[in-house]
Amino acid sequence: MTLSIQQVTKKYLDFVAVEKLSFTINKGEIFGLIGQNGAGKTTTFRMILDLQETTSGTITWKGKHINSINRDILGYLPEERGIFPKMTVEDQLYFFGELHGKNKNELRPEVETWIKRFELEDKRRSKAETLSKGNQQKVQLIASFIHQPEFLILDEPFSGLDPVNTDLLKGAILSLKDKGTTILFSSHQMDHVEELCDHLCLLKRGVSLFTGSLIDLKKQYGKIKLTIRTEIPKEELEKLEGVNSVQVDRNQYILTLKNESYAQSIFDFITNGTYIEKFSLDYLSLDEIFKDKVARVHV
Ligand SMILES: Nc1ncnc2c1ncn2[C@@H]1O[C@H](COP(=O)(O)OP(=O)(O)OP(=O)(O)O)[C@@H](O)[C@H]1O
Repeated sequence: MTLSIQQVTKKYLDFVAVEKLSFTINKGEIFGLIGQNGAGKTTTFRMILDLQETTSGTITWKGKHINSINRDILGYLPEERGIFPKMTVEDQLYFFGELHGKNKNELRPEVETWIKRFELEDKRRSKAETLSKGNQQKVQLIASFIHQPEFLILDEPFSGLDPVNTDLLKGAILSLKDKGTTILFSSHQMDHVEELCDHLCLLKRGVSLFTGSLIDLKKQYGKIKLTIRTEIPKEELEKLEGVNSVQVDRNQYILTLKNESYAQSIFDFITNGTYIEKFSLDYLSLDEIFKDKVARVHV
């Protein structure tokens, strides 16, 4: 394992912002930290980056205490956005790269690649202050990994990006992973986490509700989301054995089952020997699981 967080607690006077948090991240893995506002995500990032002390617990990188490692292996996109307003896009990227010990020649191919990939070619000589908010964020994002860090922490990287730029960022994260970069990011947008993460941690008021792989989290609930298209009225579906709730979603119904085993009898009843247009059984989405866990688990 590359990053290891063991029993980490952070207190601000009597207030516990993070409580006995433990997780590990392997090399080249994308790990998502999810939680509502104030759950403790930024505090966790800041402790990993040694910008804030832990109250107790240990954080290690490849077995060494995090405060003893070379800072140049780290990249960080902080929650507070900010770049140098008077500096051009290009100068900015070289500046941040040099700050992490790289020289211009080493940086040039990276700067060129990322300026192209993030569609900033016509802005390369523009001062940052003249850029739109989304473009400024793209510059800050590139700046966070221009020095090719081994470990990249992105605090809410998707916030404020339009769908096209969101896709560019997803592509960037995946290609950094392919090159072996270990990535930890937070997001309120569950679909992004679902698409990108290998493992994740759900935080509620500083306490982990789940830590592990996305598929293991989904398996805790099983395939209980049944989408069907039928003429049968809602009231009748609600009465079926094993059905917890029925929602109408445009021209189809979404049934939540008590567990996966009821699907066969519901299928037999609804189809009654004939075909129906739609019957699909799925895992709950991460968004649905997150809302359920946060509502049900009291910490
Ligand atoms: N310096 C501080 N002093 C006291 N309390 C703090 C301090 N910094 C953070 N907190 C509290 O710790 C808790 C966790 O904050 P944190 O910023 O880590 O949450 P977050 O999950 O990143 O939230 P968001 O999604 O809103 O960014 C919050 O209740 C916050 O008010």
